Amino acid sequence: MLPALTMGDPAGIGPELAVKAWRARSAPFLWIGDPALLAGEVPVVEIGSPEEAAALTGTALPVLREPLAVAATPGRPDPRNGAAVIASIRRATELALAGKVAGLVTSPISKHVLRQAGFPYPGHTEFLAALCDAPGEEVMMLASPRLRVVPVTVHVSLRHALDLLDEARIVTVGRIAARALRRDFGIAAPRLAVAGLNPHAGEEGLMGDEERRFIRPAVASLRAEGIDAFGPLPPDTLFTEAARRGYDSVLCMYHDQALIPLKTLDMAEGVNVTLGLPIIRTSPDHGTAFDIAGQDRADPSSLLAALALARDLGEQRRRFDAAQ
Ligand SMILES: NC(=O)c1ccc[n+]([C@@H]2O[C@H](COP(=O)([O-])OP(=O)(O)OC[C@H]3O[C@@H](n4cnc5c(N)ncnc54)[C@H](O)[C@@H]3O)[C@@H](O)[C@H]2O)c1
Ligand SMILES: N[C@H](C(=O)O)[C@H](O)COP(=O)(O)O
Repeated sequence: MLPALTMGDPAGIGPELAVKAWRARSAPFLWIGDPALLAGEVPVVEIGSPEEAAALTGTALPVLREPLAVAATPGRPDPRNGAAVIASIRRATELALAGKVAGLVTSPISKHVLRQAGFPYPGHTEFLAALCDAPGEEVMMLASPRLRVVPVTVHVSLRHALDLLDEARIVTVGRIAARALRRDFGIAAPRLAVAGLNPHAGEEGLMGDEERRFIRPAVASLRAEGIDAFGPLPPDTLFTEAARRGYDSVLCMYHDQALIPLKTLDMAEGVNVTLGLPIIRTSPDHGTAFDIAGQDRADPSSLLAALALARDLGEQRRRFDAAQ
């Protein structure tokens, strides 16, 4: 079974990367989108169902058609195409839930363009949770060769993130992350470093009391469940090479605390993974890159890593579940 790659924003670098990924032939996939976006770039065969895909992948890219409302112009996103972009994600998710594709790999979307099209979710992560009927169970991880990070709060303003943080949320995210590290990444006893929120992790309350009030208690609760969590640790030294040897993943308190170190270290090979869902979902770590769309400048490394990781996570999950 193949994974499904979604179209993403047709004015971004998604279509160019799909072409480059198919040419690389390192991890086969079927694509859900408007075939006009790929015309002349790769041999395409339109299929009616994923079952028809397996026989084709060596010779042509199998495509499930999801037509755009208007022709796409690279670098000029058009909210009128939002419905097709959303339909591509919905269809890939439904196929994954039905066991007809091995998982989904999403191409980048523009959150504000989709918002103009009436999309009520801040990103894929929250939309997928709704489609899987698992709201609140979705957890974002960014994984790369050198680091795995899990933000406890995600697509909210920094001010709002502070309001959302509490012991229960940290414990829930830590529990889901630890389980996914065991089940999907094959790490038998994952070590979970927990970042502090404040400078020097609060310096014993001198620079903030969130560590004392709820981060330390959350670490204790996770440990009581048998999870090897430790912290809160000062965030500024948590991502050094030496520190990274001491954990399998970091639980971070907000989006940029997690994503800045990962994208700085490993932008080209970073992969966004949604944990906590019944399906496998990965994505490249970059966005739509409208500034370079249509110029043949997009680097496919992160998408290739996302396709390979979707395959590996699926295989590991099947092995884990079979052994239970
Ligand atoms: N998975 C997703 O759907 C996803 C992920 C991240 C950002 N986004 C969205 O993408 C939009 C643009 O975000 P942004 O500008 O902050 O980040 P971006 O990743 O799109 O671009 C940042 C910079 O990196 C460059 N870049 C990105 N990917 C590249 C690649 N594969 N090869 C070469 N250069 C590349 C871009 O040209 C740009 O200069 C936003 O709407 C954001 O929300 C979506
Ligand atoms: N926070 C992600 C990143 O910056 O890489 C990105 O916005 C993607 O989010 P979704 O997977 O929820 O679309």
